[in-house]
Amino acid sequence: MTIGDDHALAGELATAAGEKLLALREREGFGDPSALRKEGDRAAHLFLMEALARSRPDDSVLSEEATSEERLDPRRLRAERVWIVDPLDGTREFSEEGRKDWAVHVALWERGTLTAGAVALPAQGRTLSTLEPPVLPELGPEARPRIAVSRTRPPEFVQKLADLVGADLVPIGSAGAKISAVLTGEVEAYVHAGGQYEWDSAAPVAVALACGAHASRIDGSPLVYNQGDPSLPDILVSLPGLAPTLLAGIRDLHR
Ligand SMILES: Nc1ncnc2c1ncn2[C@@H]1O[C@H](COP(=O)(O)O)[C@@H](OP(=O)(O)O)[C@H]1O
Ligand SMILES: [Mg+2]
Repeated sequence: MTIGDDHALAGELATAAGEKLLALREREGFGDPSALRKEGDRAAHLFLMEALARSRPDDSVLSEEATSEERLDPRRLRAERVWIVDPLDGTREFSEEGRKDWAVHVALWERGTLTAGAVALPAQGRTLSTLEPPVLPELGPEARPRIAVSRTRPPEFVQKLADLVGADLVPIGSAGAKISAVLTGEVEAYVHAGGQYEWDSAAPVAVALACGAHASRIDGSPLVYNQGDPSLPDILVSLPGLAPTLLAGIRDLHR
């Protein structure tokens, strides 16, 4: 089958990789979490690389699981179309029985902009994509905002931010699962700092921007993708109405 539309392709590939990961979990069980993580990363990466080579042979790919030589390939920096993929985001949660906060990310960057993307949440039975971006929930005027943070590496200042703006913290694994939680109304924001890479956020940010959500660095500047150094250490995604309050709070705390 040839999928001509990039939005549809992103969704199909993320969903199909996710099904492979679900089957792997089923087959291997959780007795050896480290082996399960390793095999999950490897199998999903190989599947996506082969599928993209077949469907879009002229495009470049930046994957978390690529070798450093592949990542440093200068052709990627000259390319007009680059797929930025995280074959398994929330690898730790993938290897923990019962957890549903892990994802497959497939994004397309074209000439400076994220133009398509999909986040499969296989254990939640859904894929969010730019083909049919979810309708953002309304921000209730009285409710306390909920801010999603890393389960294992929450930035230190986020508890202070929550105290400052009257919010509650919700630990969730996987950047893709956290940003999806903003788009589907489980939380109102996601804040991260202290380290991350382009593949951790490209696909969920593509979907978030297509929905009209706010997505930026924590100083409010744009998230920039397909750089030589793929480090993108901090991020804020939120319902648009909450972004000014959170950005002002972060600015005050960093003064
Ligand atoms: N301080 C840090 N340095 C590097 N990567 C980080 C990081 N904090 C989070 N990440 C990455 O961001 C993703 C989401 O993390 P978390 O679940 O803690 O929020 C994970 O991707 P992977 O699971 O693809 O490795 C994780 O490795
Ligand atoms: Mg990741």
